[in-house]
Amino acid sequence: MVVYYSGIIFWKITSGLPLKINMSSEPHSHEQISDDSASKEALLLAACHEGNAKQVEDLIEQGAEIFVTDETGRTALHFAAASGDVETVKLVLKSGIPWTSLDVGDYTAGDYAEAGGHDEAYEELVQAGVRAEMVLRMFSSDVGDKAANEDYLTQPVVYSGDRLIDAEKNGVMMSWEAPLMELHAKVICSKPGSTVLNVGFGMGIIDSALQELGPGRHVIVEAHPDVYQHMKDEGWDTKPNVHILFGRWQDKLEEIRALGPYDGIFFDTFGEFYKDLDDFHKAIFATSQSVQPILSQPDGIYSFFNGLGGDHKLFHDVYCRVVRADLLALGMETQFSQVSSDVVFDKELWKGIKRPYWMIKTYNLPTCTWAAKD
Ligand SMILES: C[S@@+](CC[C@H](N)C(=O)[O-])C[C@H]1O[C@@H](n2cnc3c(N)ncnc32)[C@H](O)[C@@H]1O
Repeated sequence: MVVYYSGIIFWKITSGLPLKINMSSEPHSHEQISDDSASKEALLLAACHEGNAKQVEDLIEQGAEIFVTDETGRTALHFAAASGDVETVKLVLKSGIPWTSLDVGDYTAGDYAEAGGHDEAYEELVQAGVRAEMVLRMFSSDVGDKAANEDYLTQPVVYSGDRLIDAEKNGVMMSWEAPLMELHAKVICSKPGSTVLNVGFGMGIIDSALQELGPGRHVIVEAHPDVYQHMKDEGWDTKPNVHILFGRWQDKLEEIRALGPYDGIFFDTFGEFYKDLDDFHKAIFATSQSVQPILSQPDGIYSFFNGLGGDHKLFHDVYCRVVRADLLALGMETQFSQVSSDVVFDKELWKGIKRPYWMIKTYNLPTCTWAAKD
C-alpha cells in the first residue's frame, strides 16, 4: 500500500520534469514534431507543473501541442494536478486532455492532486469526470453488454480456497470481501423476519451473513451453472426460507417480483457493466399506477457491491457521484459509509489473479432508501 500510494507517486512528483519529452501517438507521431515545437511542449509541461495558467494559455496560443507526455507518460493534466492550481487544471481539461489520463505507472491526475494535498484540484477533476460521463451516455448505446455477461456464464468457474475464479483467472469473488458483505447484510436485513433479495451468489458470503440475521424469506438469483451446482452441493436449495432463482436476473424479473416486495435488496453480479446496474435499478425502483416497485415502500433498503471504478480512486469517486445522481432520478437517496479496505494492498492477496479489481483504501458502502415525497 505504501509503495502504491505514496512511494512511487512521491518520487514521480518530486522528480521534476524529465529533459526528454515523448510525444503521444495522437495527434502527432514523434517524427512530425520539430525540435522547435518540442521545446514549446517542454515549456508547456513545465508551466503546468508550476501551475502557471497564464503561461500555459500563451503557449497553447503560440501553437504548443497539448497532447504530449513526458517519458513517464505524464500528461499536462498530471502536471497541472500536481501543481494544485485549479485554473491550470481547468485550462488543461478545456484543451481536451481526458480526465481519465493515466501515466505509465497507472496513476491518474487525481493521484497527483491527492499526493500534493490539493483538494480543490482533486474536486475539479471529479467534477470534470462526472460531466464527461453524463455527456458520454447521451451518445452511447442504450443496450447493456449482454454478450460479455453470457461469455462469462458459459465458461467454467472454480472455487479455490479463498476465491472463486473464472476461466481467465479473474477474481469473481474473494474472501477478503467478507467483512464488507457482513456489513451489507446488516444494512439490507435490519430485523429478523425481513424479506430479502440477493442477486449473485458467488461464494455465498452475503447469503450466509443474511441467514444469521434470520430473514423470513430469502430469495437468491444466480445465473452461473457451476455456482448453482455449488449452491445445491452446499444444501442451499433445501433451506426452508430460501428460494433460488436460477438464471440471469434480467430473465427472472417476473419471478423476483412474484416473491416480493422486499424489505432489503443487494446486488453483486459479475461480467456486467454500469449500464446493467442502472437497468437493475430501473427495474426494482420503477413505480407506476398499476405496478408496485420490487423494493417495498416506504421503508425498503437497497445496497450494492460498490466496486465501481475500483482500480483508481478518481474513477471510483466520479462513479459514486454518477450512481448517486442516477439513483436520485429514480427516487432513491444514497448515503455512503466509509469502511477501511486496506487489506487489498497486501500483494499476496492478488497472487494468481489476473487483475486486482479493488485498489482503494476506503470502501464506500451504499445505503439507498426512498427519498421523502413532497
Ligand atoms: C461477485 S459474485 C457475488 C458474491 C456474493 N456477494 C458473495 O457474498 O459471495 C457475482 C455472482 O453473480 C453471478 N452473476 C453474474 N451475472 C449474473 C446475472 N446476470 N444474473 C444473476 N447472477 C449473475 C455470478 O455467477 C457470481 O456468482
